[in-house]
Amino acid sequence: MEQIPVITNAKQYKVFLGSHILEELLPFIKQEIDEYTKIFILTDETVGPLHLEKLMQALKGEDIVVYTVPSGEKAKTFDVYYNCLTFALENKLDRKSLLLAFGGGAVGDLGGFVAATFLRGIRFIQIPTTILAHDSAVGGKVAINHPLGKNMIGAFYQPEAVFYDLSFINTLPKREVRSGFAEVIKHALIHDEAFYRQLQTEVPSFEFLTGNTLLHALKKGIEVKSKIVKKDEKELGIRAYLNFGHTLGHAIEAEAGYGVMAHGEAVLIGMLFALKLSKDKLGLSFNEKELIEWVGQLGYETSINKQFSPEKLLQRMLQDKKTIGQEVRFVLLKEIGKPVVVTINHDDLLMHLKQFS
Ligand SMILES: NC(=O)c1ccc[n+]([C@@H]2O[C@H](COP(=O)([O-])OP(=O)(O)OC[C@H]3O[C@@H](n4cnc5c(N)ncnc54)[C@H](O)[C@@H]3O)[C@@H](O)[C@H]2O)c1
Ligand SMILES: O=C(O)C(=O)C[C@@H](O)[C@H](O)[C@H](O)COP(=O)(O)O
Ligand SMILES: [Zn+2]
Repeated sequence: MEQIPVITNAKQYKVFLGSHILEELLPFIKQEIDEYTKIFILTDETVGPLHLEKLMQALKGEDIVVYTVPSGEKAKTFDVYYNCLTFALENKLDRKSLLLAFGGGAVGDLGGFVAATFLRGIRFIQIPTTILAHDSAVGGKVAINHPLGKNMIGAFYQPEAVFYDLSFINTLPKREVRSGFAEVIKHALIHDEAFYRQLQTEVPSFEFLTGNTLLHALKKGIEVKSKIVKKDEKELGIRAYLNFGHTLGHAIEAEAGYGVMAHGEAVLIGMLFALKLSKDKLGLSFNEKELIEWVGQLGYETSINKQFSPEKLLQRMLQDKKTIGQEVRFVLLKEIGKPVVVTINHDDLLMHLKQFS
């Protein structure tokens, strides 16, 4: 079992990562969670039927209530958030209750936001079940979507721990593997070329993303994230680097309708666009053809679908959380592993968006 520390001003906790992690959950809760009462498991309509029994077995003897939300982005709505709170109130959860967010990033983001706001905050543990959640379960960004923008309503609220049992990944559909791997590529590109090269060599197709290759890729991704979050928990500065690819990625997700494109698929297109901007604006020297060929083989889309109008994407980007005033700010790379935040003017951006479609 790997243990990766996450150190923030608000809390210090560990990511327990490996293949028999669930066995460690109840001993951890009993030892580390002071005077807890009920356990509130939040899961979704896909993960519940597949894996809830295993989690319940691991928590045998505990006082548990379970609430199941729709799968995917449909969970990150005001209505579902409200229903979670109603369920928590009706079940007489109290300040000592412990929430377990059991699922992918959508359940983690929603569950974390419920935990952050119910009774002004109860403790929670992330139990991620997707590859993407190596990112979402760590670092304390929790949120729901607004029709006008992704993750617009949320908080920074750290979990007590992350229990990342990789046996859950076995049931993940290929599309979700692809989506999650995009965030691993992101962590590599913003951190170091060696990590990026290693991924490229070790994962020519997703059949290779298993066992130790998967474990080490996720571990390294979590370490990259943890290092940045330690320095800047609330995104006052360098945490924005974790947003590489997201300025356009979130705009595409919102424009397509949440859940139509998987988060990582949209972010991957956003990263390719940011790399193109990095070459034009900062003289980044990088063979992007090689990257496009690799990710194309992995089944990613590599340009903006013509259904999305550049003007509408620009409007969406004006809602991005990095936008200040009317200035759209992108995370670009001076070199692989050397991110910077750069303002791009609207006309320039429109021209590049048109070229990239
Ligand atoms: N908080 C953060 O720092 C952060 C970071 C990255 C992404 N995110 C958010 O995370 C979300 C995407 O994460 P995700 O892709 O994990 O989300 P998800 O929860 O939508 O999961 C994707 C799909 O896979 C299913 N699924 C989950 N685990 C499964 C398993 N083991 N077997 C079979 N199916 C399974 C889900 O039911 C869902 O249909 C987005 O909303 C994104 O904005 C947040
Ligand atoms: O943890 C972060 O910081 C990130 O930016 C990680 C992203 O992968 C993630 O999608 C995050 O939710 C985006 O944050 P947002 O503030 O742009 O909504
Ligand atoms: Zn992301």
